[in-house]
Formats: sequence, C-alpha cells, structure tokens
Amino acid sequence: MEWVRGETIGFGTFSTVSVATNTRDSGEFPAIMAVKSSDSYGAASLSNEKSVLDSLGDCPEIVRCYGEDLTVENGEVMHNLLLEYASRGSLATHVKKLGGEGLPESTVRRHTGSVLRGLRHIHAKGFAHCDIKLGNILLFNDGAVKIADFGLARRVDGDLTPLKKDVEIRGTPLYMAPESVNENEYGSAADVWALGCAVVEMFSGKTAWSVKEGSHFMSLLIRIGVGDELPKIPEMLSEEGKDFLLKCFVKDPVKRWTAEMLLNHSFVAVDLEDDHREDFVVKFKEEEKVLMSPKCPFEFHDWESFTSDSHSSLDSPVERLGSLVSGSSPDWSVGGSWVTVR
Ligand SMILES: Nc1ncnc2c1ncn2[C@@H]1O[C@H](COP(=O)(O)OP(=O)(O)OP(=O)(O)O)[C@@H](O)[C@H]1O
Repeated sequence: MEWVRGETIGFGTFSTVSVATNTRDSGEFPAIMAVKSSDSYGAASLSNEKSVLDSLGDCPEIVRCYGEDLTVENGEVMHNLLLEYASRGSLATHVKKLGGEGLPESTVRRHTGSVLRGLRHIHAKGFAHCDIKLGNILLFNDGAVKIADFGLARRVDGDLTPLKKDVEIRGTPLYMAPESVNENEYGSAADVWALGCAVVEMFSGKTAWSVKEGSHFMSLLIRIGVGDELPKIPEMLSEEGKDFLLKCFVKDPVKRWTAEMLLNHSFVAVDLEDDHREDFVVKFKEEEKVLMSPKCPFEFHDWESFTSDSHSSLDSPVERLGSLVSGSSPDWSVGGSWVTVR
C-alpha cells in the first residue's frame, strides 16, 4: 500500500495518529485512513495492537486495521498501523465539547449497544480490551461508534487468574475495576466495569468517580478496591439506565453481568425514538469539583492509561494499596510501556 501522511489528529501515550491518504487507488483500501505511528519506544504496543486486531477479524463495532508499515522520517524508523478513519474523533473529545453536559440518553443507549456488541465479539474471541474509555471509542460520520486502541489488549480465554501477584496498573485508574485493583485481574469482566464508567461519563459529561483536583490517584484506587462505594450513578438517568449501571458495577467480577447478558438489558435492547436533551439534564446533589477525562500526558500523567508494575508481593488488597499510599511519595518512572512504583 502507498500512502502519504497528512495532518495530526490525535496523540496517545505511545503514538501519534495522523490522517493518511491512499495514493494508489486499487479499490482495496479506502482513500482516507488513519495512521497510528510510533518510534521504537511504542513499537511493542503497536505490534500487540496489530496482532490482536488480526485475531479479532472483522466486526462492525471494532476499528478495522488495513496493515502495518515501516517508514523512515527525519532519520528515525517509524512503526505505522493503518486504520479505519473515524472522522469525528473520539467520544472523549466529543463529550468534552459539550462543556460539562452529557449526551442525550437515547444517544447514550445507542452508543452503549454498539460498544457492547464490540465487547461481545472481543470476549468471544478470548480477549479483553483492558483500556475501555471514551478516548478509545471513536465516532464516525454516520453516527456509528467503534472500539479502538488495542495496545493493552490481552488474551484471557475466560481465565481470570492474575498474571502475577505484584501490583500492576493497566489502563486508566478512573476506569479500573475492583478486581484489577485488588487482584491484578484483567479479564472480560473488567471491560464491563469500564463500560459502566464510560456510560456515566457519556451521559453526565463527568467522570464516574468524583476526584478532587490534586488528590493522589492511590486514594481513588482504595475507594475502588476497598469498601462498598460505587461510581456515581447520575440521578437524571432513567430507571433502566440506573439498573444497567448497577449490573456493570457489581464488585464481584463473577457476579457482574457479561456483555452478552447486558445486550438483552432493556437499556440497550430497545431503540428510543425521542432524543430530547432537556428530559435528561443531569443535576448532581453535591457541587463537587470533578476532573474531566485526562487532557494530556503532561497535565495529569498519573491519570493516563498505562501499565505499572511493582515488585512487592503483598497479600491483602489493603496491604497492597496501603504500601503504595503510605510513606514517601512514590517514584513514578516510565520505562517502555510500564510505569514502575517503587
Ligand atoms: N482510527 C482513528 N481515526 C481517527 N482518530 C483516531 C483513530 N485512532 C486514534 N485516533 C485519535 O488519536 C487518539 C490517540 O489514539 P490511541 O488512543 O489509539 O493512541 P494510544 O497511544 O494507544 O493512546 P493511549 O494513551 O490511550 O493508550 C484517540 O484518542 C483519537 O482521538
């Protein structure tokens, strides 16, 4: 395939995404694509993404991959992944433009149904996405949404056994499931929890967890992992919506509904005709200062998607988390795709 890089449309932790114009019209590939590029630093993540997308095959709710390519630009070798182009960007950008308001419930229901169909496909193929968030749900011209960014996806095959006992943070803390915080479990159930967080954010325009600006993200992990607190369910959401979220926010991953089960929930199984935003204005009880989705890696680097690894083997969740919060400030250093907590 021959292509030319166009304007930059997005930045991730490991890569830059640009428009790519197909310069040889064989009809096999679209005229406009997106190209996700990284230097050797992010090559492993891109290569994982390519192999997962190849294994997943075609699914209308998953961004298509057209192939990979190496280029030399300004003397540097670039690894490129050619993807289906989402002309309207991510849902994170879209919701941010609404200035703290969310999307109409009917739109949220439609998008949720699409993401669930994508998740059902991913899980049926034996994978977990591990980084479901609004920034990784892309919006197309016709109003369709698709799941993107499989850089952290992993094969699970229904096995919930953690990879190892160490403290590992994969994805975005605001979307982390209790079992991921407590047990390093990153299975399909964790994607469902993250979907619940994404639904809250889509509807309310605010993150599912209220977090005071400047607070340490470990205090959030304690709230997620220990105790009974759940993400905030918007009061103005319909009863069906609230019930749907309660099925996503079951703390025990074994009892949490699966994507397949949720597809039969009335919140997504029925198409809403009306689309009146005023019926769904969100009013929160407390006027808490909440963070929107992380804006850029330099502003809230702690809150970005990452994987982390601590080589402390502690037994209980409280011990594991306590060891990270107490004492001197943790030293967060990025190495490859990992952030290490020492
Ligand atoms: N296929 C696409 N079409 C249009 N825009 C895209 C596409 N893929 C990615 N983007 C834009 O680029 C941004 C970064 O992409 P992506 O999340 O895949 O990168 P990443 O390095 O894996 O990021 P992360 O830090 O979330 O892991 C997205 O939030 C989105 O705005």
